Amino acid sequence: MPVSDSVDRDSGRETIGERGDEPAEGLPINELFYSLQGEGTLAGVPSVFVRTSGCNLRCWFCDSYHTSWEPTHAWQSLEEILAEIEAYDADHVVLTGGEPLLHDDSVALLEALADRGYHTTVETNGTIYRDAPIDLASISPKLASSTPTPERDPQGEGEWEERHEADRIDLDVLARLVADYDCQLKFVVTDADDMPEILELLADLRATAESPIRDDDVLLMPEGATRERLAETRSRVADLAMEYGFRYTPRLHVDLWNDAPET
Ligand SMILES: C[S@@+](CC[C@H](N)C(=O)[O-])C[C@H]1O[C@@H](n2cnc3c(N)ncnc32)[C@H](O)[C@@H]1O
Ligand SMILES: Nc1nc2[nH]cc(C(=O)O)c2c(=O)[nH]1
Ligand code: SF4
Ligand SMILES: [Mg+2]
Repeated sequence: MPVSDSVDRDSGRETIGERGDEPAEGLPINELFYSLQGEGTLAGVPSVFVRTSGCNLRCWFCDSYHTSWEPTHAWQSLEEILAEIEAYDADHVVLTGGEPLLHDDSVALLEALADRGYHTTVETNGTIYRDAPIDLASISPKLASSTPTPERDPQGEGEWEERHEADRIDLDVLARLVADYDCQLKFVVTDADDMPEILELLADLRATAESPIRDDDVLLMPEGATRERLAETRSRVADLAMEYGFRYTPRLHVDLWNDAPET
């Protein structure tokens, strides 16, 4: 099992929406744990995960409900976060969320990690640009199939549908991220209906971005927060990866630990 630190993040929990109600320093931390990178080109690499709380989108399928739909966290200073990271014997750190690039101090954390020689991956929805020392920008642009329509809203009756739909793709931000960082584009796929939108987005991005995007940098990841759901989606998505010549990425952590927290 992955191991976690001993900070009690349940005491003094509060909820936040997003940008605007943050203390001057530190980050809202939902969880911090040691595990194997479960997704993408670095799958299998032992890594410390720092999960910030708060997101500007609301994917209906979000596997981190308590950072988006119902954000919870403990505020921690950068010193506290760094001390917890350094307590693990790892040289890879994954900054994720929620949407980690919402927070100003994600940049300061990444700078401190770079100073200490860590390899950093940032998991981001690709709607916010930040200038930071990021070794791998793991960008997961959100497709129309992620939108919380009234039928798919896990919480209400589609109150977030319009905003999610309006904000989920920002081509200029994506182009800047792709130009400035080593990146992977990791699409959550349910079935073949997702493919035309991926191809269209890639064509637009290749026309806009200043650096090339290889098919090798494009990953199809099966939608599923549980083993049960992945059993329904993964072989379909594997077939699509072969058909279109993109990479397939597993969700190793779901295979290993299902939907347990801190994994
Ligand atoms: C929780 S998100 C946090 C980072 C950022 N907000 C984003 O969406 O990229 C981390 C990764 O999990 C993926 N993800 C979330 N829910 C998922 C699900 N039900 N099935 C497959 N992937 C999922 C996201 O697309 C993203 O690649
Ligand atoms: N093991 C593991 N690997 C992951 N890769 C990306 C994750 C994320 O939530 O961003 C994640 C996660 O939550 N767990
Ligand atoms: S963008 Fe990421 S954190 Fe936000 S709701 Fe979607 S999957 Fe969850
Ligand atoms: Mg996850």
